[in-house]
Amino acid sequence: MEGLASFRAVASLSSRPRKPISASAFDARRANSLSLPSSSCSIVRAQQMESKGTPPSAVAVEGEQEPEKVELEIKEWEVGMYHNEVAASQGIRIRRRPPTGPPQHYVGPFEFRLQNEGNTPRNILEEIIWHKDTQVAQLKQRQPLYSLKKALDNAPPVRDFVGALRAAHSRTGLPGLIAEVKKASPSRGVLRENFDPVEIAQAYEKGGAACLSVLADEKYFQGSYENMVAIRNAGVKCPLLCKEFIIEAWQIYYARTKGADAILLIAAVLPDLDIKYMTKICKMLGMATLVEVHDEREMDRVLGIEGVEFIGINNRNLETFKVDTSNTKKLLEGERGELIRQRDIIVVGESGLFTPDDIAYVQEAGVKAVLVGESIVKQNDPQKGIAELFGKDISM
Ligand SMILES: O=P(O)(O)OC[C@@H](O)[C@@H](O)c1c[nH]c2ccccc12
Repeated sequence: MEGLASFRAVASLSSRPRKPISASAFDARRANSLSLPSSSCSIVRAQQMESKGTPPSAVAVEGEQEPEKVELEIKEWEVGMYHNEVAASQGIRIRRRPPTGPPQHYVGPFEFRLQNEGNTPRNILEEIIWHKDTQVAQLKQRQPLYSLKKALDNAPPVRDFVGALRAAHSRTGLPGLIAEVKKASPSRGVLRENFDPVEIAQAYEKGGAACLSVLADEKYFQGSYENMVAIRNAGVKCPLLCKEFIIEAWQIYYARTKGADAILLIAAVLPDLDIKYMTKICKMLGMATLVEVHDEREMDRVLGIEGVEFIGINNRNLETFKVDTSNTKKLLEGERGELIRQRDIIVVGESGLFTPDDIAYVQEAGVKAVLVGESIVKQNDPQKGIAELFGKDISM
């Protein structure tokens, strides 16, 4: 409960008005963000109550004894806390941004905020997620869900991402390649100075990539949605994964309007229920959902979520940046690997793959696809980079 205490301290120091929101506003907000009927919120609440005692405010919601008077004072910080508590009960360490945000450097006497555990991101992934929260809130204001849904009609048709990987795997006998159009990353800095996304995408396609992953995050990866649009408009046929930090369903619709065929969901960030419903939304839109895990606990969670058919094992810990390819092997051993084979789930080995030996190692571990950025994007000729990575030309 330390976090709660610190949020309170921050709230009282901030000059931002602390508007109480009603129960129905709370429901509408959750429902809008997940694109679900508001009844789904009761599942969230049930989970919350299970994981910790019933918060006083929730009793009134659940009981609904005084419908007219259920003007609940769920303050902004409580909404944030709920998410974080559900997440923490599932072993997720990444917290959602508190309403006061990270500490400000100099903002005058009335906005002075204390730096404390509650309002300072604990690692780079948490920082990215907090930034994304603010960014999505702004984008959503400009283009609310209803107008995005209209824009879907004009989106380019969806292409079969997983089908393309399976086809490449059976054609070459090697893992299907998802080649990443990535200019920079927080851990490696700028990977390629003269970065022409379309040129790189075309070289990847010529080199035999089955699919492409296009970084959309601007601040930390120097990517953009425009890159994805430009790549599609240039006639590249490979299906596209929108590489973005997705925390709300709104982003999935947005990615689709920009021509994405698949999206990434990070289990280290999203609770099970979010993964489940976002996967459903993707299915409804015809898109593939790559669910990324990086340890046993996340893998077990994800294997327990209905509808998950496509899993990525990240060899890079996004909180510490440590890369270890043996992670892929570890997570595919024993019963987990057995279950994955039985369900015919396609597993992608992600990050830190540089040589034909690396590819052979993760293939031996059981992956049917790989996601590679750095080692090929850094090459003068990314097409040749692919042949070097696999130890042979995989384009034929
Ligand atoms: O450049 P690498 O080490 O080949 O890694 C590619 C890809 O796996 C990595 O970019 C990645 C995997 N999961 C992510 C989630 C967000 C941002 C980036 C990533």
